Amino acid sequence: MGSGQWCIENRSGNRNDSFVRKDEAVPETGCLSIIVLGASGDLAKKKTFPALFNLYRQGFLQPDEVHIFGYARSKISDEELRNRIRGYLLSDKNASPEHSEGVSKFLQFIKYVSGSYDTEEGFQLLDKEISEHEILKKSQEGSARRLFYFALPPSVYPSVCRMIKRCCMNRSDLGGWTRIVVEKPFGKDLHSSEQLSSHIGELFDEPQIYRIDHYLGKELVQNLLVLRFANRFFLPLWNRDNIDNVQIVFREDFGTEGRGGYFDEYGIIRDIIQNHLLQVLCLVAMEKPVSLKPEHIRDEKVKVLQSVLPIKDEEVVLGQYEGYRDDPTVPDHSNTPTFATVILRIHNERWEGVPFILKAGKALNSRKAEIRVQFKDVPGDIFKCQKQGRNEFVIRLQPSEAIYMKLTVKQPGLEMSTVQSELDLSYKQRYQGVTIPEAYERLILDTIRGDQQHFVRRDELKAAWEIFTPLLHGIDNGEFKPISYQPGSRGPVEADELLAKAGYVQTHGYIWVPPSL
Ligand SMILES: NC(=O)C1=CN([C@@H]2O[C@H](COP(=O)(O)OP(=O)(O)OC[C@H]3O[C@@H](n4cnc5c(N)ncnc54)[C@H](OP(=O)(O)O)[C@@H]3O)[C@@H](O)[C@H]2O)C=CC1
Ligand SMILES: O=C1O[C@H](COP(=O)(O)O)[C@@H](O)[C@H](O)[C@H]1O
Repeated sequence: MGSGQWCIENRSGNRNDSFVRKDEAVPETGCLSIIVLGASGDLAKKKTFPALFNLYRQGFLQPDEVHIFGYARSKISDEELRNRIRGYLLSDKNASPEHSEGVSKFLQFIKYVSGSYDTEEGFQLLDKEISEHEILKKSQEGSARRLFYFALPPSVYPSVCRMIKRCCMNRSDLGGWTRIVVEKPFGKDLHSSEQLSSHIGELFDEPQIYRIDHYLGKELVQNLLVLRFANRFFLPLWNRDNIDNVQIVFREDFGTEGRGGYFDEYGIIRDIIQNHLLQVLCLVAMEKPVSLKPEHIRDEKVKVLQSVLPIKDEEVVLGQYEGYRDDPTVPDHSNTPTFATVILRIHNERWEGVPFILKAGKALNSRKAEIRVQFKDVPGDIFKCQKQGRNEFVIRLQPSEAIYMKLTVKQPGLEMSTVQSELDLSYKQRYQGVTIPEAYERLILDTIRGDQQHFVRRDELKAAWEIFTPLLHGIDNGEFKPISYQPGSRGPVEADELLAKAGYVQTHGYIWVPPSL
């Protein structure tokens, strides 16, 4: 397929009709091999294997057709790898004997292969192991499905892609496939990202590449399109005439613990804002797609990104928490921001003049991620209710998933006075007993089903880097100095001042508290 062309791959499973083109569907009958590259690492044990286990537990990975391989350089045995993972699968929430038995059965599907990332030897061995398993499962040649999950530092992506292409591809196309899942950070700026995309693009077609951003797998992020486009309430209000400002916020109440070396090379903008928060912005700001087909949705996301104006220096506040440099893996004079507030402005008919405030920070006073849409004041206010605060529509991504609307109502009682209250859809309360799947679980299932809707397309990634590269280069060149802030605080006060300047009006004396059961 030529570059610049996107096509929809066949996909199966219980998707609704708008996701599937029936004329293109090829039955998938071959066995499935999931190969976790970098199996010895942090992400693999904390996220990838637990997500695979949950899929297995719910019957999405069938023992008679699936096998899981771990691959890394470390010289460890199958049993050693299993022992590393085991603790992450035995959750405190479910300590039943059936659960432990399920864990033990699942671990038996995992085989470990040791090898380097840049020589054929290891990958030939890996291919041999996969092929043996395919023969054992009586998969017809060419019908087998091979999913390679890169739980690896991006520096080795090019060589790993070359090795897979040379040694490990599904042999022909009898409904089988080879797909790769690549983790962020995908490059460090526009140039390095494009270089990486070109390397990978020479070896794999776009429908084979799944650029994962786990925020796209979160329940309430996936709810955004439904909320916006399936509700008459929002359609007429979602624009510059009614909305004053939008905040997309990520806070963590812990520092870079154990990942200081990695983090210092990237900083909070590359770690969180350029990917997770920007993806959320796309879903908040994009126009209605023609349909739910992945390419239609991604086309609209690209348009929003391409409409973002250059970031102004005076609309950026950077911070670094005190004690960050005490980490021995962080250089003594590091200039890396652990906090940033950045205002993006979208130059289109819907959003002209509405600031999109992206804020992310480590070692702050709480852990939460949310979208806060603040509406303009009511014109001709006869109740003098402005002092109580504006209408806000808040989507709490985590923790305690919720959607609530802050609005003004009559204070119950004899007097005619107003008070701020909320319409509250708290998930724990409304959906009791429903388990919200982990983001990785959902996204890995999508990769198996061939649904690229919740993955980042190459042109999307390019547009995202175009927005942030000038600012990032400025930071790397020491043109911006992060302001020091106390761990456990709200971050630099300058960030709150910037918010106020952008038009955000804080509601004083009123805080939404998630309802308890
Ligand atoms: N950890 C997390 O919470 C998150 C991670 N990510 C991304 O996922 C990917 C993997 O992350 P994580 O598991 O934390 O990474 P790790 O540093 O744990 O690396 C994973 C494995 O890769 C191998 N490795 C490490 N450094 C190198 C190197 N310089 N050259 C070659 N191989 C190396 C090691 O295996 P061996 O030596 O055995 O070959 C290691 O076990 C990264 O792209 C990361 O940015 C994304 C979101 C969250
Ligand atoms: O990608 C990353 O995300 C985590 C936060 O993920 P969450 O799902 O717990 O919100 C962050 O801690 C990490 O620095 C970053 O690389």
